[in-house]
Amino acid sequence: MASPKNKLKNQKKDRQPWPNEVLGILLCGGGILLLLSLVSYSPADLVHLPFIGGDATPEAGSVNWIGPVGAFLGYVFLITFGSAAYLLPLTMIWLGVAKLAFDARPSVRTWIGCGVFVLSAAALMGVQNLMLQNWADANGLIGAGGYAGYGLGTKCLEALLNKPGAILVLLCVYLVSLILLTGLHPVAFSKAAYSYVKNWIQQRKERQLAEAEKASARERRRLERDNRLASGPSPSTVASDPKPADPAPARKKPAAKKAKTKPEEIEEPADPQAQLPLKEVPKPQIIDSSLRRKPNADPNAKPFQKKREETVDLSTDEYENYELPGFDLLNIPEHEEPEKEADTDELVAIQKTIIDTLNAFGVEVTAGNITRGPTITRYEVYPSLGLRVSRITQLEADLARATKAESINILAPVPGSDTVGIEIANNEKVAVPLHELLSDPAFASAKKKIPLALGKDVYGNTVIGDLAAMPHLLVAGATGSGKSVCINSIISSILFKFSPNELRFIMVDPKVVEMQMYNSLPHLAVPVVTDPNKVIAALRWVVNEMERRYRMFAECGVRNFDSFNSRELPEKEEPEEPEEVEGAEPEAEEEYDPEHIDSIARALTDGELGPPAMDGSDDDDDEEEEIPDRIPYIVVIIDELADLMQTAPADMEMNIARIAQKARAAGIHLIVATQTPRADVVTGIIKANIPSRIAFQVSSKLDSRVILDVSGADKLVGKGDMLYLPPGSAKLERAQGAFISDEEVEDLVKFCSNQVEQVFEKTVQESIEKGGSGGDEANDVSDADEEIVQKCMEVIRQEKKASTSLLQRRLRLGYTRAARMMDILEERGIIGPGEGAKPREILINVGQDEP
Ligand SMILES: Nc1ncnc2c1ncn2[C@@H]1O[C@H](COP(=O)(O)OP(=O)(O)OP(=O)(O)O)[C@@H](O)[C@H]1O
Repeated sequence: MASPKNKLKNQKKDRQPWPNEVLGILLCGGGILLLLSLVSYSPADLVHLPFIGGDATPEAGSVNWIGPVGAFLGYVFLITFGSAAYLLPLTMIWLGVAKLAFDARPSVRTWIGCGVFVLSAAALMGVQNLMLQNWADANGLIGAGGYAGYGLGTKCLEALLNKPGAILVLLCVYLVSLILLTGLHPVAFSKAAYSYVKNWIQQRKERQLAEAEKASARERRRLERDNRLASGPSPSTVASDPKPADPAPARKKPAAKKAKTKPEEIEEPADPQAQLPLKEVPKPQIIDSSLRRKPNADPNAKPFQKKREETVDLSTDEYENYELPGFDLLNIPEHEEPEKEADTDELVAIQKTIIDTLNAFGVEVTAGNITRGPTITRYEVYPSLGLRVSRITQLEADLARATKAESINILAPVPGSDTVGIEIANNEKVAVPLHELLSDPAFASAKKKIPLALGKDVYGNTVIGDLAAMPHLLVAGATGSGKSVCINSIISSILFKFSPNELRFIMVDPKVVEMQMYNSLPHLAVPVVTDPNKVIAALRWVVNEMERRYRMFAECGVRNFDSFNSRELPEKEEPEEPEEVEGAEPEAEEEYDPEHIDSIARALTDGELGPPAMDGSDDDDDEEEEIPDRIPYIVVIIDELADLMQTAPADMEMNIARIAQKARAAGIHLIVATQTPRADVVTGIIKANIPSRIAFQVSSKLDSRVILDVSGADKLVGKGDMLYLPPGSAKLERAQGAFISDEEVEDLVKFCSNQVEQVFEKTVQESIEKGGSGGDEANDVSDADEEIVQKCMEVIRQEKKASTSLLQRRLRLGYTRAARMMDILEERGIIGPGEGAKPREILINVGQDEP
């Protein structure tokens, strides 16, 4: 139970303070009343005042404006404070106005300042004898400061400090009390007042000047017009102004007449500078970029025409009659229903809601452009001067509530602009068909070596990537967010440009179902790899191929894939056509550095950059390698990295990193997809080596950070809404991914596969079969490796422990080679299986020889 003391306290707390307005009105009213009483005070009224023993005859009228009460108040305050009594009503009015106008709540200090202000003024007036002495005598006062001034000033301070000392002290006290009362600092106040006056004078001068200029411009134009009218239209005016070109001279006259009769009305807008607002904000526009572009007029057209025949080494077939696919394979409706245009009223209403909501939270913004994209609409706003954009970001949840948005994202600011963008998901989303992107000139541009049709951004611009520039791509997003459609669009984009002798795929699909439709594609170097155990072998083959290509580059004295394919071929019996490849970029400016290429080739062979050749086809140095005329691009597509990372994380990571680091120049590119963007799947090493990323909708900020290093993908709306991080850029592009249906993909694959037989690469298949069997790798150890195995055993004997890092250190091996030695030793039963970071158990007697 609450004690009586607490109750009292609570009651006190519950008591509402007087509203500020009430106190303000009382203070102002009281102050004015007192001021009027003092101003109209006359000692003659005293004889009629009953309070002080006067004769209160009703017929005796009071001089005081506030009547007998006013006369009495005037008498009391004047006799007490003398002339300082006038400060009392002025102070009350000041405090009242402060309460009413600024909702001020004076502190104790202010009230003390108020008292000291009046008393010190009274004392000052009491001490001095230069002013108001006659006035005091006429009003029957003891002095100009009343009794307070006489007591405090004359009797106390003057007696102690003499007149000058007392005046000095009182002046100081007076000024201090003025600061306490008004909160204004005299020095600052004087400075502010000075600068205000100076500005005012300056502005006045400028206004006058502008007026004068305006008047003279008006006069000049009037004269010009008069001259023109007098001499008829000059040829130059006719040329520059379309209106005078009007051949009807009869219509010119009334216009001229009008101009003469009301010159000001017509001339006003002629001087736009005079009407400029303080901060110019462009007129808001509504842009609807969600509308589809018209399909290509000719359905038989092709994004790319066939290049000249080339011989390549990865296939035995010449693909002479191979035709590139055309638009007819894509489902382009002949008569599309007219699309619904954006409801501008609705868009403007949403923008108004946004601005009103922000204003309600004290965030002043002005309306900017509205851009409706395929999936989202971006409402731009201009923050007022001095507003921190982070204040808008903080109100994200409130904006989402106010606009009832399914998903909201705030770009503060919109990159490259001075606006803040509020992106809200559209109720109706518009798909971006792949054919629309393929018919864009950016897709067919020769600048893009491996163009990928990715999507369309909010402004309706196509987003076309170049895999050759990327050079590797990570695609991640939650299940159902649009990854498979994106991969299908990417593969289809490639199929529209490349024949099987120009580009080969290695497809890895541990989920088995995702890439089955590509199984008959002639571009496949091997059938789609679905067994996770075989994937490592496939990747090792890619590494070996890369190594082989670098050796060939070194031998031919070229720098990279493009210069190899466009090099002068050694003379053959039949005269060759000119060497240029249509659409290929000239690489003349790239300088060949033989040492660099040699060093990469050497490092690859030595295993410093990864595992050495596994399949017999590549490790025989003495065997003379046949150098092909041309080599194809190799695109490795891994759908669902997570499954593979579970099987052999270290090997996967190492092989992906190795390919990613060095494969670009060899024309080998990686596309890795995952629906599990966890840090243990998309590891730091993988991310560091795959700079281009596409993120679809994910469930958390954390997932978004794993993919893009920033949040944002968690706010996407799914079904192809994506964030694209282009190569060499830190700027994310939001886009709606291209859409291609499964039927379209099937038609495309059928078109390609009907033309030519599939020819798989034997070497890849062999390598995969070997790797997949997981069998006796140890038996395949080359002589050179066997020598290292022996050295490793020697080290293990000496150190009496076995670990990869020990072998790396003692024998100066690369990580992968040391790890492979450990695998061989484990398979031979020399060491036990790995247990995390612990050294392996040694299963043989280290004092003895190998069993
Ligand atoms: N670019 C797009 N435009 C329009 N709709 C799309 C787009 N991408 C995906 N969708 C829609 O989303 C559905 C799911 O897409 P998709 O199969 O690509 O998802 P996913 O991320 O691959 O899922 P999972 O990992 O489960 O295979 C599609 O069936 C399609 O209806």
